[in-house]
Amino acid sequence: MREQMLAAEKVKALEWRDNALYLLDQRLLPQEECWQRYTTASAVAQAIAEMHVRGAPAIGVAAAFAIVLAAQQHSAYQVADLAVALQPDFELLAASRPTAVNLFWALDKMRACLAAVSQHTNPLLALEAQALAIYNEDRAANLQTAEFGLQVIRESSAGKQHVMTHCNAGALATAGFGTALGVIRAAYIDGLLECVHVNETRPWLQGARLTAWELLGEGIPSVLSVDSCAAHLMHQGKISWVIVGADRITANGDVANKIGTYQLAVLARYHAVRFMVVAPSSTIDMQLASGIDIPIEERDATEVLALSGQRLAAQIPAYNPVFDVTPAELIDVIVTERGIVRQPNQHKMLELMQGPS
Ligand SMILES: CSC[C@H]1O[C@H](OP(=O)(O)O)[C@H](O)[C@@H]1O
Repeated sequence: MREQMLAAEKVKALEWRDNALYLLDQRLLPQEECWQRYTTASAVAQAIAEMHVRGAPAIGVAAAFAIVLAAQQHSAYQVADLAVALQPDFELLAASRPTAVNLFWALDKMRACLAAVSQHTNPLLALEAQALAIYNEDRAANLQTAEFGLQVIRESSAGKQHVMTHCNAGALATAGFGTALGVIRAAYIDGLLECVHVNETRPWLQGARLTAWELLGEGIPSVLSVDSCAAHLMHQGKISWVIVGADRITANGDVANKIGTYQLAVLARYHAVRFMVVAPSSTIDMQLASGIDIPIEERDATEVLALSGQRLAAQIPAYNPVFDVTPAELIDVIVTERGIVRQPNQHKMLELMQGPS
């Protein structure tokens, strides 16, 4: 299975090459595959804010490499001076988007790496090694969560599954082949997948533009629906699993994810459809007791009022929160690379995070 999953790693969101970061501009997909070369932290921060690169783990990985880019610009500095010189870059990256905790987790890892560098070590090499470790650990986590998620499907379902997914939690959102889409790819390889029901995911259309592009590129049977079709599909008995990613999971198992996820969880519970959240442990924020404290990003109203530049509505104010919070009690299982948490709660999340990594 692992060899087949590695073979499935076709799509990439980002690449570190020749001391530069390359990002696939996800605003232009699926019409155009346009890679951009980045050499400064400020340009990467802007790319994150404008969603050229998006998806919680991918945002963290991009920010880690952005710190390497910043360090390259101050290579003559002594270690102590470098930490001071890079502070504005850390702050710029931390301000790029507020909800995905992976961004702050990655910046903390880079800060800790810099603090641990001795006077006799090249800080640039240490920071690059740390960023590459973050990248490779996320790839490895994708594979492990895919195997754990497949194990859960095998244990609790018979026959081929109809899986609904929301937004894009695939290769375009991670360093590997995805969290939710990683489990879906594993189920497809294992012959346990009948069809993926892809929610378009207004207003940014991550489902219609990104998830559809990833799945169709690999011949994985999929069908696109408008977001408001979800209840109808579940009512018709056409969905056996809802499998989504996450941007921040709090200490009690509450989950922040793309707007629309919460209502899918309510519908799933009402229709006895199983609900799985898939995320690396870098998405778990044990500092926040519950989802009520998660900062929810609100983006510009124009994302709601226009589509590909064409105005959709009259001059009306628009409300555009791009995440919501699903309470732990509506989640059947959280799958991470550290393990599987069924019926998540504070005790089980603590057990997961205190266990072996
Ligand atoms: C694998 S986490 C992906 C996660 O991030 C997405 O948000 P955005 O596209 O705004 O970065 C969405 O919440 C996905 O579930």
